[in-house]
Amino acid sequence: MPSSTLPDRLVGVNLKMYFDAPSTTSYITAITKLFAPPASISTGVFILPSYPCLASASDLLDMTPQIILGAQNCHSEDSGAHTSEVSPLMLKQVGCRIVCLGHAERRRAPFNETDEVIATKVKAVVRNGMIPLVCIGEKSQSRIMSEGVGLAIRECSPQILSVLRAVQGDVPIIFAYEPVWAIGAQEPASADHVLAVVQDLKDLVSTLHERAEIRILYGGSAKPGTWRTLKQGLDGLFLGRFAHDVGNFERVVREVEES
Ligand SMILES: O=C[C@H](O)COP(=O)(O)O
Repeated sequence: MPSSTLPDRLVGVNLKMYFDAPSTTSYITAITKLFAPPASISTGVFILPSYPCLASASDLLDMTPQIILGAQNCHSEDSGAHTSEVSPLMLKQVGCRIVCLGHAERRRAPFNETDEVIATKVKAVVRNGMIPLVCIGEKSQSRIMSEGVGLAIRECSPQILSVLRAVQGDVPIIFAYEPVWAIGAQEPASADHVLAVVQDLKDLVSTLHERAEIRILYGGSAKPGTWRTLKQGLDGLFLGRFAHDVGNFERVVREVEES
């Protein structure tokens, strides 16, 4: 995938901190076997392992460049006195092409990352030639039931606008719409809700970034079957637990590929 071009459809999996090093190796090895040449897919497939496994994951993915390696976060500076932080420059150097930013698990305590902090990281990722995958989403489900999608739009709009204002020109950006209340649940948010929110967010983006390469994915307890209900309004899925089983991940990728 050229760094300036996003596939129309994307399916990615965030391993979060669920996997140890040997299980990360086994998982990625199994994925490479599924999608290695001569198999060809047009869907962009990406995997976000933990930092310590990125270099070895990059080696494992060497022969399957259609699978995109990404990181789960980064610092906003390329180098300096930032003990324990991870440089976006180094992520690029070890083979990352995507960096996830502003995940709900980073926006909440104890990290409390703000839109401003996330915007500086977006700039750093773009500066280093990688693609930011920015997670957005409203916190509360109960209020949604009384207020419709208006609350979701009000919470997500500044999250999106701060990113769009941080970058100049037609750079690729991926947004993952993840209602916070749907992360780590048994079922994803309803298709009606997701499609309504994402349509409004697309309208918002198009007023500001007409030419930008922007994709909007859904995340939050997505699993096999979820795509069928969302495919008319979304550009793909951002998966967690239910794709930590290789067979489930393959099923989701095939569902997206065949739609
Ligand atoms: O990063 C992925 C999302 O937070 C979704 O995770 P989940 O599918 O385990 O809810």
